[in-house]
Amino acid sequence: MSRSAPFPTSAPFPTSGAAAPVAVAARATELSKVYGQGETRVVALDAVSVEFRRAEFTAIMGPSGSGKSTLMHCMAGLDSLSSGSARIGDVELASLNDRELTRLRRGRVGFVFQAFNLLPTLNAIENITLPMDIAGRRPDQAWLDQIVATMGLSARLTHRPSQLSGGQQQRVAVARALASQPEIIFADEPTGNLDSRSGAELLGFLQESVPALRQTVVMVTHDPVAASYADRVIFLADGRIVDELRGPSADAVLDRMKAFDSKGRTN
Ligand SMILES: Nc1ncnc2c1ncn2[C@@H]1O[C@H](COP(=O)(O)OP(=O)(O)OP(=O)(O)O)[C@@H](O)[C@H]1O
Repeated sequence: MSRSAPFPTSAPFPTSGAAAPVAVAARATELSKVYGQGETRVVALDAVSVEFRRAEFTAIMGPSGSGKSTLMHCMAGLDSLSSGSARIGDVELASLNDRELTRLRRGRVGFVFQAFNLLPTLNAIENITLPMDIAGRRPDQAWLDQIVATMGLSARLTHRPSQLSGGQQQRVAVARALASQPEIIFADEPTGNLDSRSGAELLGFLQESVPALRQTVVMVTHDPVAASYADRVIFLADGRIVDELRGPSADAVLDRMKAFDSKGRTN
């Protein structure tokens, strides 16, 4: 499938650098998360260690209940850890108090959720710049213009969410995540509510942002086709990382998932 690049090819950073050191945008080390206790105790994450490299697009897959959302929430500072470590850049999340965590999330992390989480009373551009407004940061106008244009939202900026289609609303949500140029974007089933064409457009946009902007993207998905847009896929089962695939095709992802399913049935 050929997709046109939404970003200029003259990226502000080198798009590949054999000699460039590998920078890690986020890292989990022996991360465990336990919910409840006694009979209701659930080990959602069991000593997970994983790196998310800068300018890499990672998909997280695995059966329902395998810990995908928990991993993302712990990495994004939305949930506390039971043990181990989660870092964004060099910052150990457990060392931050609530205020510092909030500041880190606002300044350094972008989110795209399945529910678009747009404020109904704000129009599109107000929603896009809201996190920066809250953080007291002035948006880079040229950058904002570029995102808005490439997302095809120029004619929709004064529309409120209720006046936009689902695909348009999700593009506003992605524009909002990209606008502050966060170190890492966490996306939870970002195409879950979209038709396949809107979903493909959105994934193409996220994919292009990786080399063009050196954006780091981590996406939870159930969909092998969505996962195939990523540079690598990690597979979770029972709170552990059980496999990883680089340069995934949808078929390869599907085969891997089928293999887990059949193991699950025979074990
Ligand atoms: N707040 C919570 N309280 C108790 N248990 C929880 C909580 N959140 C998650 N869990 C449990 O932790 C485990 C992992 O859940 P998680 O939502 O991370 O899985 P998932 O892979 O994202 O699932 P799905 O694909 O269905 O969204 C599950 O057994 C779940 O029931």
